[in-house]
Amino acid sequence: MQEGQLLEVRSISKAFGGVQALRDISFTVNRGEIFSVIGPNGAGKTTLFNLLTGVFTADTGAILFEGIDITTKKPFEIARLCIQRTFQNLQIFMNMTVLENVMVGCHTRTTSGMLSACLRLPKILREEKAIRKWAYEALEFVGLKDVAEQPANILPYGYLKRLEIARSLAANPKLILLDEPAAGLNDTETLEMRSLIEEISKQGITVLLVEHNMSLVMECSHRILVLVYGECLTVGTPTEIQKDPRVIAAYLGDETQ
Ligand SMILES: Nc1ncnc2c1ncn2[C@@H]1O[C@H](COP(=O)(O)OP(=O)(O)OP(=O)(O)O)[C@@H](O)[C@H]1O
Repeated sequence: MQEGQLLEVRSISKAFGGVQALRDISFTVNRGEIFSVIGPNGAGKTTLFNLLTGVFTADTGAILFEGIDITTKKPFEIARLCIQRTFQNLQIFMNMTVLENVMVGCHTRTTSGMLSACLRLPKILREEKAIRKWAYEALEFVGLKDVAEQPANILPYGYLKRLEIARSLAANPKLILLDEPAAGLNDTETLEMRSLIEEISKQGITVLLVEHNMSLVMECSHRILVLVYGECLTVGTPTEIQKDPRVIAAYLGDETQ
């Protein structure tokens, strides 16, 4: 991998039965970049996220993160390497508090096993204190510190989207994969989401973004990968993508009106 690159995807393909969800996809993501993946419904965006996080394994090709081959690694191994994700369908524990939801995300940063937890060894108590601190820091970062002790089920949808991001951030990621963070948000919330994504990037965390809101993508991305029917149409800056007649024909035509 070249210096400055965090992630390298080499010729990956994935099929589900007769459906070729991804075909021969290659790209690199630089450290600190906001790199977006766009494409019509069924283009393969979620499948790509699932390959990067170990939910599925690529049929062919390789995925390298900081030079480490993660192609066949399990989700928990990938999480420990500091890759975190959020989900299109939120994965919030509604019967827990906001803080507890975020604390769940910190387990990849701890080293104690079940035995020391049961025995309440001093190391566990220290780790619990640290987890609480990391969780509060993440909630403060996304603007939810004031509702930390509230049950998650009373939060409006826009807050829940930020809560899920806080949980990923509390795990101290180098790379965060955001799956449609603006879906279901109103205009004001979408603007706030854009600021949050930019703030995450300013912290030095690399962002991989899947998003249908084209304004958001065009305004905050450094580069964009366009997927169409599982194939890579092109990779470029927002300006290049918006001008590319193939992209306009294949995807952006209706969206940019
Ligand atoms: N687990 C699965 N089993 C079978 N087919 C799948 C599976 N996951 C995805 N697919 C198929 O792979 C293709 C790509 O789907 P994927 O969900 O990755 O697209 P997408 O770009 O994320 O779409 P959307 O924007 O609607 O979320 C689709 O044809 C889909 O039906």
